[in-house]
Amino acid sequence: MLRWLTAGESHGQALVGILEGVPAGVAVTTGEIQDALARRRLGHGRGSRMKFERDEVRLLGGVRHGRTMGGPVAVEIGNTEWPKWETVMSADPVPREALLVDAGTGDEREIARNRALTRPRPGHADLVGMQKYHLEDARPILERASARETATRVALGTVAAALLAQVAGVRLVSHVVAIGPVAVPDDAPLPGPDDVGALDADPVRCLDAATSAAMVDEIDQCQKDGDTVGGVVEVLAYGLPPGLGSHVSSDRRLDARLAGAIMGIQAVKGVEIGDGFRTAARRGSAAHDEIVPGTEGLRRRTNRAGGTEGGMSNGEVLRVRAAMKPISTVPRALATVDVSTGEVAQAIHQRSDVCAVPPAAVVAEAMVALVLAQALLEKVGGDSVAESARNLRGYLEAIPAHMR
Ligand SMILES: Cc1cc2nc3c(=O)[nH]c(=O)nc-3n(C[C@H](O)[C@H](O)[C@H](O)COP(=O)(O)O)c2cc1C
Ligand SMILES: C=C(O[C@@H]1CC(C(=O)O)=C[C@@H](OP(=O)(O)O)[C@H]1O)C(=O)O
Repeated sequence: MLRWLTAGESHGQALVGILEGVPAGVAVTTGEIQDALARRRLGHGRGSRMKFERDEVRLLGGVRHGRTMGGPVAVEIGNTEWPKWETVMSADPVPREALLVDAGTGDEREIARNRALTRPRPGHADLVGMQKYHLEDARPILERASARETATRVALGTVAAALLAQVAGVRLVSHVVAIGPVAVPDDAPLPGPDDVGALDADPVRCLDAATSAAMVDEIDQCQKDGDTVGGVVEVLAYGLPPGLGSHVSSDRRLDARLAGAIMGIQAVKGVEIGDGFRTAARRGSAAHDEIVPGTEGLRRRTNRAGGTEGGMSNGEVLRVRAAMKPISTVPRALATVDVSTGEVAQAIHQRSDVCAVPPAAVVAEAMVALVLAQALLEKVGGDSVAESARNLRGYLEAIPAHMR
């Protein structure tokens, strides 16, 4: 079974990720992972941290000469800002004096870094995390709640996407369909695999030029107002074989697994498969995808279901959307309580993203890659890319011709 785990803190020395269950022979390089991480840092509305911090990728295990070897793939993403955080985030005990509010440097930023964070942000994990873990300082909570961790998922997702492409020819695309109230028109064409370069080049990962410009304006206006904004992203998977996931048990349903993985992204508050919530407003006659015979076999007139039926991929393009709430570190800081004094206060705000919807699309793409790669390997097994690909062909050929 393909499984993954990440560790590390936002301002820690490094993030690490492990992907276990990858067959041998998947072609992947450090450079490809680095490129994927660079895509996650893009996007109009990102905060100052994205400009000065760099992801330093090292493949620590599982890959040799550009191919996986069958063992766990281990990735490290070093944080170039570590020297500034070495004391605050030290794994080993540090002398008490080093943690005093003024560590002796007289540097204002150093002083702020060392101070206990006691003004929890509404909408972030701060307060409930302090309650749950019995902490007087929100630092340990925000360090792990932070979406910095999604860099690791994108790194592991790069390996999963390579596996999907090399075993089954599956291609993934992610884009932004709404920023706040500005949305791509309903009849806009879906971006395809050939549009990935253009999406990466757009400041908000949106192919529709007029909508992209309006989205950029919306983010700029929010920034001027000292506010933040959310939006909706969509991930598309082209070339999926039918039959990944299963109707037989709830935890094997592909749609349920995708929803769980996407909801696990920081700040995602809604997931939609296919037309999702819009389908609920339709009559059955206008909600489903009629099956028609064609020269190339059975086809669908439409793809409202978004590529799954009965918890299984049905061979159509997979469409998954995620709704992201606005960033909770609002510059025009929200009301809170300083838990060290009980006094009314303004929530912590030093810096933050105004809008992180474009990078969230890249993260969602990684999560979809991981879930699909896991479901593909469950279906076809195999310890090497060649064996998995052969098993996939065997499975597809065993579907009777009149059922394809
Ligand atoms: C790519 C990305 C970047 C984010 N950047 C920020 C940020 O700069 N400031 C912030 O307060 N929250 C940011 N968030 C959201 C928080 O991590 C998230 O709201 C927090 O962990 C609480 O989790 P919840 O919103 O799922 O309840 C970001 C999320 C993503 C996916
Ligand atoms: C570092 C990343 O995102 C961070 C996610 C994040 C949060 O609260 O989720 C808060 C911000 O960090 P800070 O509070 O230090 O400014 C973002 O920059 C990243 O995506 O690589």
